Amino acid sequence: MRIGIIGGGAIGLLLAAYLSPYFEVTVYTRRQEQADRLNEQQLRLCKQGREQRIRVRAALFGAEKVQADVLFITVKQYHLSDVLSQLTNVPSTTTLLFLQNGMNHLRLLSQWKERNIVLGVVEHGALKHDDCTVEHTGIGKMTLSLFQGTLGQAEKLLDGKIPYFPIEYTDDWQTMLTDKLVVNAVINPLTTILRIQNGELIRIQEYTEMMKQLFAEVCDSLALSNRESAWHRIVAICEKTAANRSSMLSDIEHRRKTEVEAILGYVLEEGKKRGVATSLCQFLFYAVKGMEKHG
Ligand SMILES: NC(=O)C1=CN([C@@H]2O[C@H](COP(=O)(O)OP(=O)(O)OC[C@H]3O[C@@H](n4cnc5c(N)ncnc54)[C@H](OP(=O)(O)O)[C@@H]3O)[C@@H](O)[C@H]2O)C=CC1
Ligand SMILES: CC(C)(CO)C(=O)C(=O)O
Repeated sequence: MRIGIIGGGAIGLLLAAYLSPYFEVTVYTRRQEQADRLNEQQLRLCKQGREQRIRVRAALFGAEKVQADVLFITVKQYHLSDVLSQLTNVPSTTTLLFLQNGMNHLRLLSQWKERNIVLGVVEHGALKHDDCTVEHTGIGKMTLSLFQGTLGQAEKLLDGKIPYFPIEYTDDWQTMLTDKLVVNAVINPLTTILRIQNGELIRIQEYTEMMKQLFAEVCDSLALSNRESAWHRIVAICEKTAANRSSMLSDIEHRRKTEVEAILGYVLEEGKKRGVATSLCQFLFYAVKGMEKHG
């Protein structure tokens, strides 16, 4: 099976590292320089203090026709519209697979009615060190769910043969994305404004209280039904990723734009639709947007 991966970031490189031994993988990068380095120097995967070199093919996105049975799109939410505008020539048999955090991509995808679209949630920790090096900082899983059309050849990803990289399937993409959204809406902005690792949210009681208040508001905005299990999931993730910096904090620390619009921005809109007061989410939204500008 031919796999294309658009975006040579943390998640794109992690996927390339684990899928390349089993499938024919091409990474489509935004910069020619990254494609050249990947082709010349190979991809380095760091895991538990060991380093492995993996041969992958890379090409500048847009410079050649994308020939893939399954095409992963691993760019950040705010780069999606650019990428989607360049996907019109991709064959209709190609399954498009989106792995973004947050919810804003769903609106963009509604314009792609005729395509086979799969959504995914990644629960691995991945850190990109340079254009050719990715560290697998936390072994989790990737869950896929059919959004529209058929799975096509993406079915072949589900046979569980890749060590350290389990891939599961669920029929319910709405619950899958909402569960992840709640986690990101609570952990990411708090760790960002407090500039702390995820584990501090459950180690320091006052931070846990802040988390509980924000969690309650997020649940009301999204009209979440199973709150107890959602809370346990957040606590479990704080424990499991205790030493990690959330992606939002890491974006701020590296002076990058965050995905706060697709995460808290979405929660704010849902709250507005339901007439729910969202003062905490609004406060945090402004704080993170301000930090983006402050640099
Ligand atoms: N990192 C993690 O542990 C997790 C991330 N996610 C989600 O996965 C998504 C990707 O995250 P992550 O990999 O961390 O993000 P990164 O910022 O590390 O990577 C995004 C990549 O997309 C590339 N890109 C942007 N525009 C284009 C374009 N037009 N054509 C080709 N490539 C492009 C960027 O290129 P360039 O380098 O040139 O800027 C960059 O390499 C996000 O939505 C995130 O929320 C989900 C779970 C965990
Ligand atoms: C699960 C969590 C909070 C792990 O850091 C994450 O997805 C992120 O940082 O974006």
